[in-house]
Amino acid sequence: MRIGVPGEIKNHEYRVALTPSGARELVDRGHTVVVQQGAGDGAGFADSAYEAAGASIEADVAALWDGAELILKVKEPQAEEVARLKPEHTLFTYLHLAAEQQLTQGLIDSGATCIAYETISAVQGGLPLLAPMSTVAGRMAVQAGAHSLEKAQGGAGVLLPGVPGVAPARVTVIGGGVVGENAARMALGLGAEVTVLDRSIPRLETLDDRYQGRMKTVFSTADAVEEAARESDLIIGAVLVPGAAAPKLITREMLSLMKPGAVLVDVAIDQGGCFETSRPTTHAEPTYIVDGVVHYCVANMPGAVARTSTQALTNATQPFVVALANKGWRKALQDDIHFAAGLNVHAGKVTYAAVAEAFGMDHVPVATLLN
Ligand SMILES: NC(=O)C1=CN([C@@H]2O[C@H](COP(=O)(O)OP(=O)(O)OC[C@H]3O[C@@H](n4cnc5c(N)ncnc54)[C@H](O)[C@@H]3O)[C@@H](O)[C@H]2O)C=CC1
Ligand SMILES: CC(=O)C(=O)O
Ligand SMILES: [Mg+2]
Repeated sequence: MRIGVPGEIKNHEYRVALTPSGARELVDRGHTVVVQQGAGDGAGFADSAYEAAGASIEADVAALWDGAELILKVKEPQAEEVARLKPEHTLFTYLHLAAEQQLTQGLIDSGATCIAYETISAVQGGLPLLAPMSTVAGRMAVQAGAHSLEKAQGGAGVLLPGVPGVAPARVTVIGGGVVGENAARMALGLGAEVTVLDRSIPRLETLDDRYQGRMKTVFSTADAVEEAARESDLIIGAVLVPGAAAPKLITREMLSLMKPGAVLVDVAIDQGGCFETSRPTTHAEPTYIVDGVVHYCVANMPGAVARTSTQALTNATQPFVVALANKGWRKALQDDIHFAAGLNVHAGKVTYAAVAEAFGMDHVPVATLLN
């Protein structure tokens, strides 16, 4: 199969969808891999490393897209990339469609087969292609929050661990999944007082057991969220209903309950955000202030630590990329129902229920396409 790897064009996105080692795995199986010139630079992978792995380098972006059957990316296609998609393409990348109707319509209109990393499931549960980036973003969320709490960033001027004689900051994490656990773990490590809210009791049990009571676990209700708003210095939004738009848990009104200079880090922003006042920001301008509360809502947090993130992401995507290349999308999805859960759009139809539901669109179940 002819596989194309374009350079990422989203603001400060330095990751790349394939490492030279990944390219070698594909080339060794008889596939053709074409990487855009300089695509790996931000993650520390030079063109020469891809060439040594048997890939070729293409400077002309249009030629790369036109010549490829399978396009591997990291972030959701930007408008100029959507315009390059054709019905013959299989696109494999993060999509987060429930947060973006225009993108969803663009993919429908393209006629392409679009498989999202973030909705692929696993036998043991969880989202194996979201998890590595959620681990990164969860760990980064505390760094971002700590920085945003500095006075010069508009924050309250609070140091997370406090100092002897001064109490540590209160950090609340809403959603105790992969992002949430990693954020809570980092905040604990820095000496903050940490509370995790989740509506899954088994999840709260796991966290309680794993951290032996060092973080508080609280069942997530409207009351619990309001109390968190009143008492926290830093709140990290980390909820997910797979494939669906994030529920708005902190309303604009609730900002008035918060301490002046408190910080909201909305990691769930790629699914639309879990705070009403969240809007996507970029690494170039990561924060803004509403009613005295600092908001950090970067939708591609892992892009800033591109070396670590690229390796972690491609470790997870590699078996799926090999299956797509070896078998083509239809057979690869027929052979693996968990992989089939990644199909979001095919030939002008939405194939993921939560995305169709978000926009009141018709939904064609994946199974009907695979028989
Ligand atoms: N901004 C960025 O750069 C990145 C964002 N993300 C996003 O972070 C979000 C979280 O991802 P994961 O941790 O991997 O998901 P996950 O599925 O591991 O965890 C989500 C948790 O939220 C809980 N939850 C759902 N509704 C809730 C509610 N109303 N109240 C409290 N808890 C609730 C679930 O029970 C679950 O434990 C996703 O939207 C993901 O796309 C992930 C990586 C990077
Ligand atoms: C998951 C995601 O959106 C990211 O890694 O950028
Ligand atoms: Mg997005």
